[in-house]
Amino acid sequence: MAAAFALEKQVAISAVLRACRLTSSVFNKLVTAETVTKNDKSPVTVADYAAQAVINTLLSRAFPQDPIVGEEDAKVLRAPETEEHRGLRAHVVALANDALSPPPTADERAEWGVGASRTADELLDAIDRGMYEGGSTGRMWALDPIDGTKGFLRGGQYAVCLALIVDSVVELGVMGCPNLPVDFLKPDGEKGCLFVAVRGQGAATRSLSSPTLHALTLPPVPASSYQLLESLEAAHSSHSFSALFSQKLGITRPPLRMDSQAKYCALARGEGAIYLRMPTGVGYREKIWDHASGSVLVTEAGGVITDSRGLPLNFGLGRTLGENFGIVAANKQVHARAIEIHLGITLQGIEQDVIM
Ligand SMILES: Nc1ncnc2c1ncn2[C@@H]1O[C@H](COP(=O)(O)OS(=O)(=O)O)[C@@H](OP(=O)(O)O)[C@H]1O
Ligand SMILES: [Mg+2]
Ligand SMILES: [Mg+2]
Ligand SMILES: [Mg+2]
Repeated sequence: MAAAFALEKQVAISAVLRACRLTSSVFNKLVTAETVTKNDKSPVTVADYAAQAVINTLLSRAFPQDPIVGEEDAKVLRAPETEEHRGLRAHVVALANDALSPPPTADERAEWGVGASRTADELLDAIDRGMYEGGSTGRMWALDPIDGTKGFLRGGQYAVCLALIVDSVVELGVMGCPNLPVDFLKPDGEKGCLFVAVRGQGAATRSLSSPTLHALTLPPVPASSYQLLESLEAAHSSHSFSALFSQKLGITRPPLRMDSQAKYCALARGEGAIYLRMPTGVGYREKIWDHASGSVLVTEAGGVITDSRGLPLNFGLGRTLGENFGIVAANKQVHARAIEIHLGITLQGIEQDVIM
């Protein structure tokens, strides 16, 4: 009997690999007109739109009943073209078709929509399949076509992140990190990694260039080597809170800062020992697509993930994690200590002073 979610895993890997090829090919050729600033001032590029079109095309054809919670929508692409973004829609369509058209590999099937081009309307509709509002029951996919768009734009870390959530539980996570070194001890060596986790079946990784997956288990990290993984963007995670937290945990090494869910991948491989994300103020709600695939990866690699108060992440409340406040991911022992320290800082009442 096939393992649970075997087909979903195969489709998700194919979709993420095709999207990773697309994003890598775009990076070197990107020009200003191909980056849009969203209402919340965050950037989105032709590569984000095209990657969402590609992944949603595969999902919609392989699993037509499944709704998708995707970060992007096609509103800007459907609007009349402005001088500022001339050719944006055509470029998204061309990129998506470049990624979809190569014939199916031995692991793919033509029924998933690979090996053929789509019309512009079909691709915009595919992007808009991501507008599902989420919820606590049934199956849904969570997609971040490029997590860490700022990282992508600066040539740093970013991740193509796809997860399957069933009845609020993340069952499958697939992440592609085109700029992550295959061997973290050789930062200048080959780059490009894939991470796959299925709940109850473990976590695994491979380079983007090789088909063989290797099991991944969070290695024990000696206390003297603890290092904090945190966002590069100070606006996304409080660096001053992390500094205080590190001091209380006796961490002397400087934090390892990187964009995107590549932080979860790094953690699962034993880089750093704790991923800490403390909100920089009140009001921002974490999005499910920013944590779904990373959370199942860390759990399946033997780690623990909760919000900063030790509460489980709730993927069943809609497009956001609702009242969850911050993120702490680490191995069991370090995680318990990290929550204690967080509580200690909160009880002392200095939290508000340092997170701003
Ligand atoms: N204010 C605030 N607080 C917390 N998080 C925020 C905030 N604003 C945005 N975001 C989300 O951060 C996502 C990227 O997270 P990172 O930790 O990788 O930050 S950074 O981009 O590396 O700098 C980023 O994901 P992408 O938009 O996919 O890049 C956003 O969803
Ligand atoms: Mg974004
Ligand atoms: Mg994101
Ligand atoms: Mg994104």
